[in-house]
Amino acid sequence: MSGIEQARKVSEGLAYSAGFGNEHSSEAAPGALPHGRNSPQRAPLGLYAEQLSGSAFTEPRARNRRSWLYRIRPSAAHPRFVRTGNGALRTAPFTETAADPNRLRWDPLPDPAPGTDFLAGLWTLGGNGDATQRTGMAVHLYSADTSMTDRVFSDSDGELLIVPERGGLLLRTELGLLSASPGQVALIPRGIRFRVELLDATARGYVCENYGQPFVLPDLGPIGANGLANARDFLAPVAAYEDREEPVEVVNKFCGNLWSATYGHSPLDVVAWHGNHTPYVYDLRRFNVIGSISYDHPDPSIFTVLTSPSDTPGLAGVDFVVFAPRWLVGEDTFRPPYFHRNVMSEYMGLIEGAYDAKAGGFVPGGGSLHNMMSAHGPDRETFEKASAAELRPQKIEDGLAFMFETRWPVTATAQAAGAGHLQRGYDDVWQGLSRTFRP
Ligand SMILES: O=C(O)Cc1cc(O)ccc1O
Ligand SMILES: [Fe+2]
Repeated sequence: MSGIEQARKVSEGLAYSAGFGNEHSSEAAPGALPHGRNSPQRAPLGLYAEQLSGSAFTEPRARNRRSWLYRIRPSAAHPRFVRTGNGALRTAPFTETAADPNRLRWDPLPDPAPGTDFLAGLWTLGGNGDATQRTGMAVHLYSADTSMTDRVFSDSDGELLIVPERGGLLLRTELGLLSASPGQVALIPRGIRFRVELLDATARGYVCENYGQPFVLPDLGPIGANGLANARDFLAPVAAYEDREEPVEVVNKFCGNLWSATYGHSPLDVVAWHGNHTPYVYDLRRFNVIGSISYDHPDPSIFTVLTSPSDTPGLAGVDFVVFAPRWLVGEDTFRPPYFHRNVMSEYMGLIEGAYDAKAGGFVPGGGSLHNMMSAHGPDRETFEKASAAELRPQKIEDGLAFMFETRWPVTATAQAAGAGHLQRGYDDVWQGLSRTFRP
């Protein structure tokens, strides 16, 4: 069986534990999980007990995150980390270019060099904040054709929201296995080690690295107790461990640099765990899309899947927003996204199909950046069509787009600002919007 076939077989049989923010618990060997206490004098089955904190010990209960891991070896037993190349990964603060008020759009990343795995295939587009201050975010893309086999990755700088666009991924994490294919997203918390195996010959997608407060489900306010992304559709892994006594490279992203250490065993050796600092996979097709059933186009905050709050209520470090299939029924309404200038900065990507504000040029795997206050909205063709359209109920079916919307401008990396796949002439999509004023 090829590696891909093996990974697919594994991904088809996966079990999960449902519910965003739950206190999950699981054991891959009977009796491995202690009961009644977290840290018995001797943990069951000769395992080592270890706490992994995702929040300060003292944060309010509603925000407190930690998991207890019961593992073959304690994480502390590792050799020294040494600096290794950062490849095309960059980290906040982003200072390589001047933040750009222009509207920018990119085609997909070029194909990877043969032998590129997920980690080597990460390419940073830009971001904001400061990883050492735990504020802001980065937008990365990835393009890979090879599974990680004898190495694992962990990101001390932030959590990773992985948005596959092409090719499925099998994520082998310390807490167990998840599979994420296009249309699904995976969330890997800060500090959790994982390996990415490919379920298809190539893999491509987007990553939001969130340096700030961990993503949570948005409050629903008057929407009520249900709707948008429902908590029970977020799936955490169940414990699954590797008992591998062979060299495994652990690559740790720490304050912007990659550091490597070769362990004599796999650190994915957690036999049981419990807690709420856990990865999730979520199927965007489960999103309960809420919109106007009378008139006007609602602001896209109504499509928020996950939000990373800041200290100011309602002002997110980053929101993850999805434009999923939905009905448009607004009467006397310009139905596509309106022309606008937004104090927030918007990076958009496309998972499949088309996006209702753009007739062309915004393609799956590509992306656009509309920074703070930059004027954008429907391109000319979309505007003309939608202004003349007959307003019957209309289903937007063919497309899955998303947005990382952040309170701070996104500064591009030098590689993104100078990329061959940066579209020159993006401004032209708004040219020719003719004068129709008739006083
Ligand atoms: O710019 C975009 O396409 C994103 C967006 C969508 C929408 O429906 C309303 C506002 C907005 O910024
Ligand atoms: Fe916008």
